[in-house]
Amino acid sequence: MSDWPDRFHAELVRLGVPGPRARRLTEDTAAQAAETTTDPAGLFGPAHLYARHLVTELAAPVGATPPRYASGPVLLTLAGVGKRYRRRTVLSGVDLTVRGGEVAAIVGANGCGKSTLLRICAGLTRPDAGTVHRTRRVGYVPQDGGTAGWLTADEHFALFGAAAGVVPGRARSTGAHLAAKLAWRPEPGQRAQQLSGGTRQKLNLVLGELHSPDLLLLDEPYQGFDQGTYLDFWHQVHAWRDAGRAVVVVTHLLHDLGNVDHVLDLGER
Ligand SMILES: Nc1ncnc2c1ncn2[C@@H]1O[C@H](COP(=O)(O)OP(=O)(O)OP(=O)(O)O)[C@@H](O)[C@H]1O
Repeated sequence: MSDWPDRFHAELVRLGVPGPRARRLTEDTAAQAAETTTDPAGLFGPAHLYARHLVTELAAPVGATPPRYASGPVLLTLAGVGKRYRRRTVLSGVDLTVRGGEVAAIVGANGCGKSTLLRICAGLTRPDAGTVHRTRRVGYVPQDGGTAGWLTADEHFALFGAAAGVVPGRARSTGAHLAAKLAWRPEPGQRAQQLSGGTRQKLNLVLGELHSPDLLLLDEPYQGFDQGTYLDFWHQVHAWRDAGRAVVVVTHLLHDLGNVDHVLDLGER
């Protein structure tokens, strides 16, 4: 597509990347595509999504006014959501609206239904009452992970990338970029089952974000993280938010709440 570079450049500028930097990124991207003799759309996907990805992942300088979306489009709406398991009511009358550029936290006692609600947000569990509207591009990071022990990080990137229509080379390089943001450099040949718990959790996070979703749903995503990685994680969440994405995070850490825009407290069990 011949106007791909123009749309890519325009989106970079719209996201606040200064002109010279945006031009250089556009030229670099065109050169990368030329090297593989693939057109940019085939290699990188839609221009606006790749621009957003670059702004987030490369932390491109954003000029005087940061691209903070005070109130982006609504990406998730829950209205009157309820869920029962057998006779037990776990959730009732839950409302939540999250826009692009916002982070919401779901908090509450153990067993009050936080993970159930996040699965409902992801479309993996059907509610018994109420309505759910979500954007199409969703990334979900489950609490107990979704990795296969016998596969390497690279194989995970290629596999999850393929499921989202991302070519293997691009999925691997995006995976490596995202891993680096969490101070992790996957070792070639090392299987997921050989990773520490915290590093496996990094792999989970990277997989949830690999296809540049608009809405990220994270279920206590930092378990096993050391302090530095925990800070890297919140830095990353804020980068997603500043790129106009929406994030919903289940947490039990009250000091996390200073990092978020909305708190949905599901209370006691
Ligand atoms: N598939 C299921 N079938 C039956 N009961 C379930 C199912 N999934 C969850 N539950 C029950 O629903 C309740 C809420 O579970 P959920 O995992 O959503 O809570 P939570 O708030 O995320 O808990 P925690 O803080 O311990 O992670 C619990 O009592 C759990 O046992």
